[in-house]
Amino acid sequence: MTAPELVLTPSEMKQADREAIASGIPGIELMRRAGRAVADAAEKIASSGGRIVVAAGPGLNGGDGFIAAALLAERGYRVSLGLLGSLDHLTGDTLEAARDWRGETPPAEEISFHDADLIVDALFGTGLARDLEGAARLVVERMNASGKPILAVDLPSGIDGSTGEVRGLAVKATHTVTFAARKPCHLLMPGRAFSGTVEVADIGISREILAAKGGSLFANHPPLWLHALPKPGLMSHKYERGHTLVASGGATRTGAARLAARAALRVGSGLVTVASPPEALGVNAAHLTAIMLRGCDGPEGLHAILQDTRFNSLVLGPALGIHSGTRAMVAVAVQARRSLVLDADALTSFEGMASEFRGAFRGAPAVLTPHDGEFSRLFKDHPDILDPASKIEKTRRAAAYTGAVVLLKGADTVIAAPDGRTAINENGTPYLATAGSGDTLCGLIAGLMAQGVPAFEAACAGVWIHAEAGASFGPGLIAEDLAELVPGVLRNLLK
Ligand SMILES: NC(=O)C1=CN([C@@H]2O[C@H](COP(=O)(O)OP(=O)(O)OC[C@H]3O[C@@H](n4cnc5c(N)ncnc54)[C@H](OP(=O)(O)O)[C@@H]3O)[C@@H](O)[C@H]2O)[C@@H](O)CC1
Ligand SMILES: Nc1ncnc2c1ncn2[C@@H]1O[C@H](COP(=O)(O)OP(=O)(O)O)[C@@H](O)[C@H]1O
Ligand SMILES: [K+]
Repeated sequence: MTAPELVLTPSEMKQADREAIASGIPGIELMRRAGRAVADAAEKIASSGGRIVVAAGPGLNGGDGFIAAALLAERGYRVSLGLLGSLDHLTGDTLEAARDWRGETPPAEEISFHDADLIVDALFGTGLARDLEGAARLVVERMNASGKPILAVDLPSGIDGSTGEVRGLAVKATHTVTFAARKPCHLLMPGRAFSGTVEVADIGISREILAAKGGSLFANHPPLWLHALPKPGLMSHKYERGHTLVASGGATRTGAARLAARAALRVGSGLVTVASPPEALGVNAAHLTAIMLRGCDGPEGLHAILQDTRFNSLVLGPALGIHSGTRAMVAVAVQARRSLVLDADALTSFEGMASEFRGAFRGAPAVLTPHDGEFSRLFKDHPDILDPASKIEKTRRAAAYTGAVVLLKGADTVIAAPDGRTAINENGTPYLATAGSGDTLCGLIAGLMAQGVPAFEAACAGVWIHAEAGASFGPGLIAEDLAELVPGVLRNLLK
């Protein structure tokens, strides 16, 4: 079985580099391997004998650029290289790499990109320390204006390796070659969009070293959670596949619950029931078939329903209303110790009250699924959670604080467990930004938890399945389509 893909932060990568060096691979050898991987990638883009312009920076990223430039010249390309800063200031492995290069080293701000078949961006990698200014900014502006293919070394210069944010200005690469493992910026927006096609080159740093220095951050793909997905056995009966309960809003706000309920059923929850306020029973009944319906009058009603212990997974929030009644329903659910997905109004009803969640979920697994707005409202009195520039850090802190799995939605959804395990999702499509799409996601996660999938794996699998379903449909997608696309996604996953 394929291992989950490890993603390393720049500081973890630096430690892994050091460990590899300590274990016997000299730094210059790592750099030569990195440079060779860049040259190999360049060869796939630029036709033989073409013109390649390398912009090299003052650090190790620039060193990779020198190695690649020398190799490409040997291989018959017409290569020129511009250096940011002075040759006299190069040190260590970068200085040694620069000795391989036999050509001129004019200032990077003076080289021309207009007749290049390919530009190699080796200005800055994981060592970017501040916003681009002056000469660096000028070079990046001219690269981007050239309209030529750009191959970024490790990551596009100007992108922050850990957050994916643009530091003032960044190279808009068409291709990136990174080393040993992807970094957060290759998956997080906007860095992902600036990276183009990303290739990971093996430079001989073992998975053991990568896992020892990283090991808690992953790309969200099936190898991370496929082992946890249930397959019904020949003798299974529906109660073994769990019973999901979804709370409905009032008479004019019932659709969200039904979307979640349908998704829970499609993802394999053996039974699904919508818990409806009395005044909305008629409208819910008119739209439900395989899904069951129960009257539920507020927190007391929910308490009564949950006396039946077969309801093992709950969705609370979509269209429930922002008020104390919703808070009371959450309290009932928490006390009942069932697997819980809290979304939308169940989060906003706790605006500025995140402390109410602290330690609340010890009795049963919980997943919170905020989008950015809901996240900011819930944690508005917690600058330590809201302020980090990194979406990974924010989500991790929220999970550690609440003790729940936190899933911060968006084009680059991040899922974090209280124990630190974190995944970044990347198979989505902007067509998922449609009304009711988040409700469907809640249902998928609750439906998986109903079948015994642990919270982190259920959240990761739910996000991936949701995104895969959306991407398989494309233009014209509406939330009602999503649950119907789930069987096709599952069929491919479980075959
Ligand atoms: N370690 C290894 O074994 C391996 C590492 N590898 C490679 O190393 C790369 C990381 O190298 P790195 O740590 O030297 O950082 P890097 O990205 O070159 O930048 C630092 C330089 O840029 C400068 N600088 C920063 N920001 C700036 C700004 N805004 N504007 C202007 N200047 C700025 C900064 O100057 P300072 O801040 O000191 O003034 C410093 O001189 C990594 O991405 C990968 O490609 C591979 O070879 C595989 C083996
Ligand atoms: N540009 C995008 N690319 C990929 N997925 C997206 C994008 N925009 C939104 N999504 C996904 O669509 C869903 C929207 O959920 P949410 O904001 O709760 O919407 P709603 O409240 O309308 O259901 C989330 O799963 C989110 O990650
Ligand atoms: K770069």
